[in-house]
Amino acid sequence: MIEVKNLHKGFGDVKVLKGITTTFEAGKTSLIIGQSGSGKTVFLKSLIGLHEPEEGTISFDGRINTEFTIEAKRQWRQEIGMVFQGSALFDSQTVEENVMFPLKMFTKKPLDEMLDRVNFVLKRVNLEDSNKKFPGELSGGMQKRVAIARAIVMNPKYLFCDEPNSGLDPQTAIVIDNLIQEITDEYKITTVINTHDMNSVMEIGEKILFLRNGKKAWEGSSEEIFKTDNEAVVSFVYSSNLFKKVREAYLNEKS
Ligand SMILES: Nc1ncnc2c1ncn2[C@@H]1O[C@H](COP(=O)(O)OP(=O)(O)OP(=O)(O)O)[C@@H](O)[C@H]1O
Repeated sequence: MIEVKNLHKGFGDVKVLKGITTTFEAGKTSLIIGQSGSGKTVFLKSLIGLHEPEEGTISFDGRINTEFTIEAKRQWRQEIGMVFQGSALFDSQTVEENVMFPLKMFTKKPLDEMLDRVNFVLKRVNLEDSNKKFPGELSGGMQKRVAIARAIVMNPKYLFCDEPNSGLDPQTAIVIDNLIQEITDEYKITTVINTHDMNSVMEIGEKILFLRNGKKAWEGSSEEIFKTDNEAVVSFVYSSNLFKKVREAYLNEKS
């Protein structure tokens, strides 16, 4: 579980995060949503330790990240998996080499053990026949699956995804969303995703945190987001006619 308490972060005179308090549970897929500039990226970067809080704390299963010793920080880094926007694979390395990279970097396992683990995670993301391919030979959705395999190869406790659906068609985006949710549930990972994709909100939002001007404006589940009267959420999430209709249909069905 990740617990965020009264998180403040700014740059010079610009205050970006203004006292965010929330929790992300293990085995659940949590989504951060909000308009451009609302602070989602700064928030995610704060969670992974790229920004130090000006005020407040972030704790990982009871361990506050700014109080880590060098050794504890090294350990914690190994517990984190990241799926970056655009996949961020190494183009000149094969799929197998890309996925093996964290194992080579952080462990001293023998090559055959590393290979077993790489094959296991590639199978988990349904990519068992692509070891020797290069990223350029794969579709966007397959590249995302490689990125997910690489993110989970170290068996992380925490998984952070920045816009995992960017550049994907809606059907492939749903496949990727479902894969992330299944893996999160299966391995009891605490997963936090930055997204603009309202389909993801409806499909996999076990917890949704809505940021507005650097503050938590609302939080709840995808079920609750249909019912909320919070004006800011309604005008943001239901700005498209399609989602407005989905919401109306949901509310009619429930009444
Ligand atoms: N390193 C930085 N230095 C100064 N200002 C920054 C820095 N990083 C972010 N900001 C500012 O913080 C605010 C929030 O930015 P952030 O990137 O977190 O928004 P976002 O919600 O992720 O937007 P988007 O959805 O467009 O990615 C913006 O006004 C941005 O200019």
